[in-house]
Amino acid sequence: AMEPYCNLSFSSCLLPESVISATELELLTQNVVLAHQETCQFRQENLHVLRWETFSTPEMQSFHHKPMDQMWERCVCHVTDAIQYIVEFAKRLSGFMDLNPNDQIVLLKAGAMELLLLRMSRAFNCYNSTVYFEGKYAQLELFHSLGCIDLISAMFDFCHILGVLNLSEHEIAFYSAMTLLDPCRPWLQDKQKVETLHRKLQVAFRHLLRRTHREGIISKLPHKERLSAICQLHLEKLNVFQQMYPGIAWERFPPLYKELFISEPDNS
Ligand SMILES: O=C(C1CCS(=O)(=O)CC1)N1CC[C@](c2ccc(OCc3ccccc3)cc2)(S(=O)(=O)c2ccc(F)cc2)C1
Repeated sequence: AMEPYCNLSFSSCLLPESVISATELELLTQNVVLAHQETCQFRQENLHVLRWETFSTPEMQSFHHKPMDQMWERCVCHVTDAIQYIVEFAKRLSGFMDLNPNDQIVLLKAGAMELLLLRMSRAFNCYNSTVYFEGKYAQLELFHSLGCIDLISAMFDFCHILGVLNLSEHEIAFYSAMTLLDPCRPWLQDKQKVETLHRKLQVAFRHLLRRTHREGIISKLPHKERLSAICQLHLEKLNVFQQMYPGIAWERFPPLYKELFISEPDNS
């Protein structure tokens, strides 16, 4: 009988064996997808059903007239809530907890806000440019009283770019894991270890995209410089806020937010 044309079994396909085995690839994919599913804060379907529930004009006005420090305090609390889920996501990613504690902190400090922006795109309706905020979908205008509309519009633009790609939860999970486990982050002690994890994620992500015929999105994903520019802008605006309201940040902002975004005043 004819030899089978080719051995189509999974394990023989052209995986760079040096990086990851077929079984490890399957396990890694499950780990990434589950870690995201279990820590995504709001389920995509719940955000979806609400996406045409927008704030009325009077509601918008009430947000509009809130004092700047009050609006900042509310957003900072929402950021802190969301980042607690992101920390949980990191802890469930295989390999993250095996990194030395210093590197775990370095990756979270550099990546937490970036992952929040990726997650925020799940809560963005790119047909009417509104984003989920405190129960309904809000236009850009609603955030005017924060006094950093350039930062908020950069966030909206970013969410728009991701929104039109219509990323699946699996794709967001991998994009988040690869953003977090970035071997190029400054101050990493064991860069090699993060590099190996990142490379395995890359192979697994490419495999998922090939299987789902979504390779096209790779070239359309925003470059990491774009993400870090928005995070830089956030730090600048936080600085301006602290100048305008000295003491509020220290007294009213949650410890996790301060730890991640407010550098200790050098007591030199
Ligand atoms: O998206 C989420 C949640 C996590 C992911 S999810 O489960 O899919 C949906 C819910 N967010 C949670 C926190 C949110 C947030 C995101 C970024 C952010 O940037 C830093 C910053 C800090 C202080 C002032 C200005 C900017 C602040 C808050 S938010 O408050 O809802 C908010 C949203 C839009 C906006 F224009 C301003 C604030 C987005």
